[in-house]
Amino acid sequence: MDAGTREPAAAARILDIRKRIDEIDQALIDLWQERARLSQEVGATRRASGGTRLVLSREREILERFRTALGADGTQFALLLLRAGRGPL
Ligand SMILES: C=C(O[C@@H]1C=C(C(=O)O)C=C[C@H]1O)C(=O)O
Repeated sequence: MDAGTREPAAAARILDIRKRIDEIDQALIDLWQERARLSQEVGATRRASGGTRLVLSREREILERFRTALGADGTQFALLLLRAGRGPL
């Protein structure tokens, strides 16, 4: 695998770090999929009981939580998370 350097100690360290990055990426993928499934279940349950498709006050809370923790990128990330759960508007 290309570590991007010919220096053996640096290459070994980079490959080591990449193992953890790959684990984190897999956890993110799993969590993303779990969240989307749960969000879809909430939406289906609410619609089946005559409720609304979305609850914008709840979405605002989520957007604010991500913005507070991560700044502007957090807002973008939260928008993608919300879209994955309820589809495009
Ligand atoms: C999942 C829900 O339904 C929708 C999806 C949300 C989400 O993905 O977090 C939040 C609010 C709702 O618009 C919910 O109300 O909790």
